[in-house]
Amino acid sequence: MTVKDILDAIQSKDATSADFAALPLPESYRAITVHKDETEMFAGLETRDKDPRKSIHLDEVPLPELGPGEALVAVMASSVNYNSVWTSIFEPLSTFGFLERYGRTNELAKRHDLPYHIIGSDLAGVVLRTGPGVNAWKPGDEVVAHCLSVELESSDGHNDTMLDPEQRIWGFETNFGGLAEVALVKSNQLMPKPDHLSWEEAAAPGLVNSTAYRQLVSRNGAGMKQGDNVLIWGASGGLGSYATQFALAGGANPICVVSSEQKADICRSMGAEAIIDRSAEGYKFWKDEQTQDPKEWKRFGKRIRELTGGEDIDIVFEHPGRETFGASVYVTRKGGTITTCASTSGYMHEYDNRYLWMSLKRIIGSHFANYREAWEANRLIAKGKIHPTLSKVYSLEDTGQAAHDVHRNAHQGKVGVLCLAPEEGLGVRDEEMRAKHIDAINRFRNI
Ligand SMILES: C/C=C/C(=O)SCCNC(=O)CCNC(=O)[C@H](O)C(C)(C)COP(=O)(O)OP(=O)(O)OC[C@H]1O[C@@H](n2cnc3c(N)ncnc32)[C@H](O)[C@@H]1OP(=O)(O)O
Ligand SMILES: NC(=O)C1=CN([C@@H]2O[C@H](COP(=O)(O)OP(=O)(O)OC[C@H]3O[C@@H](n4cnc5c(N)ncnc54)[C@H](OP(=O)(O)O)[C@@H]3O)[C@@H](O)[C@H]2O)C=CC1
Repeated sequence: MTVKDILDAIQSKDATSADFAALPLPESYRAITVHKDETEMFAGLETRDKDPRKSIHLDEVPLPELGPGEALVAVMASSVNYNSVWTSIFEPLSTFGFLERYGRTNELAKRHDLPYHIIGSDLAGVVLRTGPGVNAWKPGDEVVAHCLSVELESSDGHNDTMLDPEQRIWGFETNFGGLAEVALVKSNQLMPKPDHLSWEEAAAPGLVNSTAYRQLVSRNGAGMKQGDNVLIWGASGGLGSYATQFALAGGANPICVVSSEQKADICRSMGAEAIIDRSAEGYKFWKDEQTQDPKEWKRFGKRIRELTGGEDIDIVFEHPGRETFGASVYVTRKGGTITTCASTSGYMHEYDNRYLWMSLKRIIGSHFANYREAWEANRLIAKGKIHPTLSKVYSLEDTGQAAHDVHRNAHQGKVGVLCLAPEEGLGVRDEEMRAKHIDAINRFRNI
């Protein structure tokens, strides 16, 4: 039995759940990996010069054992997330430490502690097998998977699954991720695949859409409301392209920051009107490595006021980190919120705390999304309220190049990867609904 037989069953369209259950599992499959004996390969290089094409490999790997509460999924498509870029450049730390730590927790978790890490935190595909105790899903189900892996053995996570002490991001802090022909997930990561999307379109939103939903919309994040002025950094990027859609769909006013006219056009085509091209306007928030320039914060704030008719920002959607954080705190209105989920440009932030406490602003840390938030975010995709922002699609062989594009900020929206799917455009089950939204679905394609 090979993965080719699995693909044939998926493409036959009339294969039943019993047919999938009867398919023998392959002994091995192709997967994107990084190698433990290469974690020092970029030592001494600047972050920018660490090249994912050198550290990312396509290997034949053995199928992992299936445990209770888990599912093996045939992956038709996946997408590149920035966490895979971090893994591939071994920053801010090597992810093998996460696998070792997980491996020490229990007998079954030892499977994850291997000399290779199969990465990737998104997938769209078909369930092949479920482990003991799984009743909600069966072989043949067409699914997407969110990337929250929790054990839920402690009461700490019972109100909000992100607060579980054993909370991990699948394919980053666990092994057997989605950039592969087969993936191993906990069955409660599974969600229905939106019928009107192809495999690669369905695989694109997952991680970033759920993260943007918690960070901006959920009461666990900023709790955005109608009329809010929302400053969105990287508004046409992975996270930002969903934050912009949530702001528009929720009656808020996105102020989109981008770095080129082309990206400004994409934001306009999504319906945004207030756009700041940070390259054209040349903001320089740091005079040198140690010193920020408050005059530049003020110039940025004035520009925002021009675009909003004199209003300041209710919510900042932060992720660039060190480079922008001082400005983000400054331009937030009295009582406003800065919500942050990352530090792409550096994690040691500096800001003038007088502007935070005197104006009663709040900084909220946000990370991925709990089960419910991930489900709600996927439901909005399935209902055609929020759309994938897929631009370019790569083959599994070219994942290194795809990650390199994202690392160099040479991409738009989301970058997809075909895993088992032999070509783009397959897997659509609801053509009528697709036709209604086709322009929005294709908005980011091939730009
Ligand atoms: C969905 C997508 C998401 C993204 O893309 S996010 C962006 C990409 N991801 C990242 O950049 C990952 C970032 N993660 C990290 O850099 C690290 O992951 C952390 C800095 C968050 C944590 O570092 P660590 O060293 O793993 O954990 P410690 O908590 O510092 O544990 C080390 C030891 O310190 C002890 N400790 C923790 N808190 C305290 C405390 N408050 N007082 C005293 N000790 C403490 C612990 O217990 C442990 O100890 P013991 O080594 O003995 O087990
Ligand atoms: N904690 C969590 O749950 C999550 C965290 N993340 C993290 O968030 C970060 C962004 O992820 P994602 O949106 O997918 O990445 P992308 O690269 O797709 O988009 C980020 C955008 O931010 C803008 N940007 C980058 N650097 C700077 C800077 N120095 N100053 C201002 N703007 C900048 C760029 O847009 P432009 O050039 O147009 O301004 C870029 O396109 C990553 O670090 C990632 O690891 C992502 C998802 C979940």
